[in-house]
Amino acid sequence: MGLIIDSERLSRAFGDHRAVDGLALAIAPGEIFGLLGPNGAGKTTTIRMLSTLLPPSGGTARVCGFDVVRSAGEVRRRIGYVMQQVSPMGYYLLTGREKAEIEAALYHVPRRRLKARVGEVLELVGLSESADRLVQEYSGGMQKRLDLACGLLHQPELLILDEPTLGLDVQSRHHMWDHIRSLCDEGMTVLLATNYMDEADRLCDRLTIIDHGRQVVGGTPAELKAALGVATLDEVFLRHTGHALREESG
Ligand SMILES: Nc1ncnc2c1ncn2[C@@H]1O[C@H](COP(=O)(O)OP(=O)(O)OP(=O)(O)O)[C@@H](O)[C@H]1O
Repeated sequence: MGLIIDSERLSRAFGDHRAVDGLALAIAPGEIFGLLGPNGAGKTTTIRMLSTLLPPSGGTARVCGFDVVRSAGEVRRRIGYVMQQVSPMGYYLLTGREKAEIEAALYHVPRRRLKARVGEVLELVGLSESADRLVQEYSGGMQKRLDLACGLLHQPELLILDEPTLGLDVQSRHHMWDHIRSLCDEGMTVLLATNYMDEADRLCDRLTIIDHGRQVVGGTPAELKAALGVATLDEVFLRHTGHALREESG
């Protein structure tokens, strides 16, 4: 089977600023692949290009076998994108189930399958019992799980997660990790952008660290730690993004 994400020299400039500069990604089916980098490194810009929301200004990317520019519709049908920010305010007046039903219609889940599919994804993320409560009564962790469920409605081949545990407490983060891991056990591919190194260490099969839009290093968490002889991905990250040097010299 081919690669799920395959990019060459993928780039995006905003004016003179190169937000993403020559990214080469090769992500295989069933992998959890981490995109790591300091604030402003280019993670969200990369994700927006891969999910067809932003055209690249250079290079190419194929997602699920389709070019993100020439075959954007084919790509969109095959991916789920769970964005960083919490759900828009309007949704708070709906129940979790109602929100998922609206999203299912937007994702073109067939009408006759819609209610059953909504039930399935809510079950998958452990929200069946809270499905008929208002979203505004959900905790932050429940809202993130509802967002995850909505990203799964159309059974995507690739799930793109931007900071899926931002702002969650330890217990909710562990729950979310379990859900993500179980999706991959069933063959889904996940692209995960995160600022949490412990999250990347636990979840990612492989990862790449980007800084100023460029890849600085890539590999499995174990390889990256072993190469530097350090115990944590935090140390790997700080060394490769140069922040440790600045701290030492300052
Ligand atoms: N629409 C835009 N117009 C101009 N500059 C932009 C635009 N979007 C992003 N940028 C710039 O591109 C760079 C990369 O931003 P991006 O949001 O991709 O970073 P990030 O790695 O996702 O950061 P964070 O961890 O803070 O979410 C930043 O310098 C940002 O200011």
